[in-house]
Amino acid sequence: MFFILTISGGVLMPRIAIIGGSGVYDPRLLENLREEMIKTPYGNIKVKIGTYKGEEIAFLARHGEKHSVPPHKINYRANIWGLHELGVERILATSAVGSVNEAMKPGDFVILDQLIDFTKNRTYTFYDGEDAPHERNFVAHVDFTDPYCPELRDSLIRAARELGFSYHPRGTYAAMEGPRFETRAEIRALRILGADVVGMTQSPEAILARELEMCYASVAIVTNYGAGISKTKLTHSEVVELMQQKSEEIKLLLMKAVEHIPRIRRCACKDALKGATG
Ligand SMILES: O=P(O)(O)O[C@H]1O[C@H](CO)[C@@H](O)[C@H]1O
Ligand SMILES: Nc1nc2[nH]cnc2c(=O)[nH]1
Repeated sequence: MFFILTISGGVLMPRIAIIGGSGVYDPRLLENLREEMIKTPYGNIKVKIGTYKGEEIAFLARHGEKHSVPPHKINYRANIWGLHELGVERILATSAVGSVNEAMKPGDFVILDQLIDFTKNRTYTFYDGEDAPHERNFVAHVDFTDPYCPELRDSLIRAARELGFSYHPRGTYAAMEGPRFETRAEIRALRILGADVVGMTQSPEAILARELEMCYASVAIVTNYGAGISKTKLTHSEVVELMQQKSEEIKLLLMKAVEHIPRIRRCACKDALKGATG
């Protein structure tokens, strides 16, 4: 396996980042760990950087190491801007989800390919025009037909197949504002609208990565059936508990996927701004 390490100022720069969601708080999948604070126009972020088979990889706990940040309060713009500053081009993320499709059962892996955004009160863009707190102070409307990078999706699918995991190669994620879980009626409506799984963090995380022309894909792990389908009350502790039960498989899947990520980017993600700024 031949890696290209990005060197900037003599410091190795990670091309790949992993964003850990609920239940994925520590980068024990990596070696030679160091911690970096990165200043961004949206606030500072703390990133762990380590190596896996000689490849430098950044790790970010979406909710903080102690899950102290709820989904609607995550500083998504600082997170994604900070990873971009580091030189990251490819982001693999985990997402704990509820299932609204009975074919997707708790413990299943879903390699997301589509997203429907029902969030209400987030900050969705870097391109605030003249108000932008950085040099990208222009208007931009990026294409988001396919929200996830096909090359990263393929890497995750190949990894899940090689590891013999129970996985679904496609899935539509309904992003809800949270932090509450859904009503029975909302889950019924999401099924009619074609969602397969439901969560609270893919928007704006996936959108912001696309706006900075970074490749992004997420492996969703089904932790429960959605409200009204589940026979029991939905609890965050059930979500974290199942994610912890799956932590070894998640680690294997992410690391195997990293091995499959092509060195050269041939996807459209890297040209997302072409034609987007008028
Ligand atoms: O999407 P991740 O970060 O995995 O977290 C999921 O788990 C929490 C609910 O238990 C919500 O934050 C939901 O988005
Ligand atoms: N919105 C939402 N997010 C989840 N994350 C894990 N399970 C769920 C769920 O049922 N609903």
